[in-house]
Amino acid sequence: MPGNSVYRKHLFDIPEDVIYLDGNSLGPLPRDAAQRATEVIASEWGRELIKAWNTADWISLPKNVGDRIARLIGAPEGSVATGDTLSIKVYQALAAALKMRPDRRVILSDNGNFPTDLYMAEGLIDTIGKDYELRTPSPEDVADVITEEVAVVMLTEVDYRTGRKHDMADITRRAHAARAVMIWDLAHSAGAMPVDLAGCNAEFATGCTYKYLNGGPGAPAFIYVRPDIIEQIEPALAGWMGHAAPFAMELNYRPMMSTERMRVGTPPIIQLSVLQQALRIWDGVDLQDIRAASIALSERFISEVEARCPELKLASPRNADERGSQVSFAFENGYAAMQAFIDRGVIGDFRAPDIMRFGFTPLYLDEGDIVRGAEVIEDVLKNELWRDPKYLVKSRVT
Ligand SMILES: Cc1ncc(COP(=O)(O)O)c(C=O)c1O
Ligand SMILES: Nc1c(O)cccc1C(=O)C[C@H](N)C(=O)O
Repeated sequence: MPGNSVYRKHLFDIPEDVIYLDGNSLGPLPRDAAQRATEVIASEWGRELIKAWNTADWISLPKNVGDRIARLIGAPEGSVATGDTLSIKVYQALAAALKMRPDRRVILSDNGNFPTDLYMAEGLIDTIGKDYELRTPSPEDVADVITEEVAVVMLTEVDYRTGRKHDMADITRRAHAARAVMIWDLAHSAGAMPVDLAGCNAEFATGCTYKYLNGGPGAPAFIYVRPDIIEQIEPALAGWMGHAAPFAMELNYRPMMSTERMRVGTPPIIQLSVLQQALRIWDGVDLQDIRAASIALSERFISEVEARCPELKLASPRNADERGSQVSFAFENGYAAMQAFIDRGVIGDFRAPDIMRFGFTPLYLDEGDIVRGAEVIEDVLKNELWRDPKYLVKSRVT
């Protein structure tokens, strides 16, 4: 029997023989999503044609979806805009944040951040002026090097490789004490655990919806702007959908007087509709319960795997309070081993050089899955099944 109150696997369409421990990278298909996509395509687009912007209220969809996400990240209604990809939203947040501190030239991140966030910073620096500098100390040191030179602190709360979690409240407080602007990337937090964005007082947050929020591959990203500063934000990529009056077709840009000014172009209606459906799964779910269940599952996983597989080294913090909702083990032959697990229905993933990652998503995982998953991992390692040459062939996407 599933031992947690948030378990609702019947709402997902997951192959029977699969134990899915990769919802931290791509969430599974919500059972109603395909039907919703068909409705939008066949009835709304197919029958209503362009009228659907009004008759099916497509125009409000980005905001309606943003409001659903807001509830899951501790943000007020109207403070979250959706659309584009997370890379774009990081770029916009960073560009807006730098404009808020014109006297400063340092962007502070850390060397555990997901590469695209750092690439976006490099690209922005390239565009706005080479006298800006991106600093990337280690995650353990970053809180102590927020000096008065720093314009923006840009961090991802949960490390994509190790699951190590930053203390959002503490780092935001330190950033503000140095008069720096704070941006949090919540890619590995939204839907994984409670987030108190309003409480931590950060100016910006961004995130994606294809991981724990189950919006599907390429699902639209989100951006949060603290409501009291929105009117001073000058969006980079000031597209017509963020204009105060998009259909007035004015020659000059005037931003919408809300977070919607962070929108750029035409929203992806089919993908947003799928995401809206996926977010309905969260109705009545308390993120505190998700967290409690996620910790129980990941603690069980660590103890099962460590007892069965002494050759694996825990690469995540041992203390559950210092982790997000994933657990990683380091293993020299981790790529091949992960392919062997996947071949046997236990799906996690691999990050170079030697990290095997496993995500814990109590909406559709229970302790039975964890034990069965650990049995497969033990079998592969004890019998060195990963040595099969077919597991050495690297795929383009890992
Ligand atoms: C922290 C973080 N930022 C950004 C991204 C990716 O951004 P995009 O959705 O633009 O591919 C990911 C994962 O893909 C991520 O983990
Ligand atoms: N966005 C991805 C993709 O398009 C293909 C494969 C993986 C991804 C991911 O989301 C990777 C993920 N952010 C990570 O933590 O590694």
